[in-house]
Amino acid sequence: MFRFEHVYQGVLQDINFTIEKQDKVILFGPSGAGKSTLLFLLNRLNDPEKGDIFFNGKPIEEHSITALRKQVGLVLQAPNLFPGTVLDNIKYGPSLFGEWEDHQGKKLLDYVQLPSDYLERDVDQLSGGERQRVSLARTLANSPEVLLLDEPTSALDYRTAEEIEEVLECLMEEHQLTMLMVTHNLNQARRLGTRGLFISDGKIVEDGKIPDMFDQPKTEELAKFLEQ
Ligand SMILES: Nc1ncnc2c1ncn2[C@@H]1O[C@H](COP(=O)(O)OP(=O)(O)OP(=O)(O)O)[C@@H](O)[C@H]1O
Repeated sequence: MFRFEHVYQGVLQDINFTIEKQDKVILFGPSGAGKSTLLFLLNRLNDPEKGDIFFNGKPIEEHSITALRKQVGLVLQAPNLFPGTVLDNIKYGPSLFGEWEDHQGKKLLDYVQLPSDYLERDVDQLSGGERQRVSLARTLANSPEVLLLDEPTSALDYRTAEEIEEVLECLMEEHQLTMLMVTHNLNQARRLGTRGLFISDGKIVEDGKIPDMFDQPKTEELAKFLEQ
C-alpha cells in the first residue's frame, strides 16, 4: 500500500519500509525522533527532500492531493473542527465531491458511538472525547482506506482514551482499514497494533511484530527506550 525508498525529510534519514493493506502499524520512539514528520509524508502535508514514496504502486505525487487525502485520512491529537455543527463538520469532505446524503449522518455517528441528536450540536459544546469522535466520524465520512492517527488519545483522560480505543478497534475491524498510529502509550500500542516501527533520531531502528518487539527487543536502543 505504501512503500518508502531512501526517503529523507528534515530529521528523517534514509527511511525504507513497506506497509501492506490492513497492517496496523504503531510508530513509536523518543520525542523529536521524526514520527509526526513521517506520518505527514503519507498524506502530503510534507514532501520528501530526497527519495520516493509509492501509494498503491504509484508515486505519491502522481495522485491528486484531494483524492489522496480522501483515501488517507488523518486524525490529530487535538481535533481541528470547523466552527458550526457536528453535521457541518462530517458532511464537509463528501460534499466537496457531491457525495453527501443526509442518511449518512446517523450512520457515521453510530460508528463512533455518538447519539444521532448530536448532529445538530454546536462543536463548541462538545467534550474533548466527543470532539475526537466527531473528528473520526469526519474522517470516516470520506470512506478512507488508511487511517493516520497522531497521538489521538493523548489529550484525553484515561477512561475517555479507552473509549476512543474501543471505537478505533471496531472501526479497523468493520472497515478493514490500514492504520498507522503514533502513540507514546505502549499499552495502547499493544492493544491496537500488530506491527511496530521504532524510530529514533530519524531512523527506523526496529521494525517488528507487536508484542514480540516489546517483550524481546533486538536492539539495545529499543531495550533502553522500553526501560524508561
Ligand atoms: N515544520 C517544521 N519545521 C522545522 N522543523 C520541524 C518542523 N516540524 C518538526 N520539526 C523538527 O523535526 C524533528 C522531528 O519532529 P517530529 O514532530 O516529527 O517528532 P516526533 O517524533 O513526532 O516528536 P513528538 O513525540 O515530540 O511529537 C524535531 O526536531 C522538530 O523540531
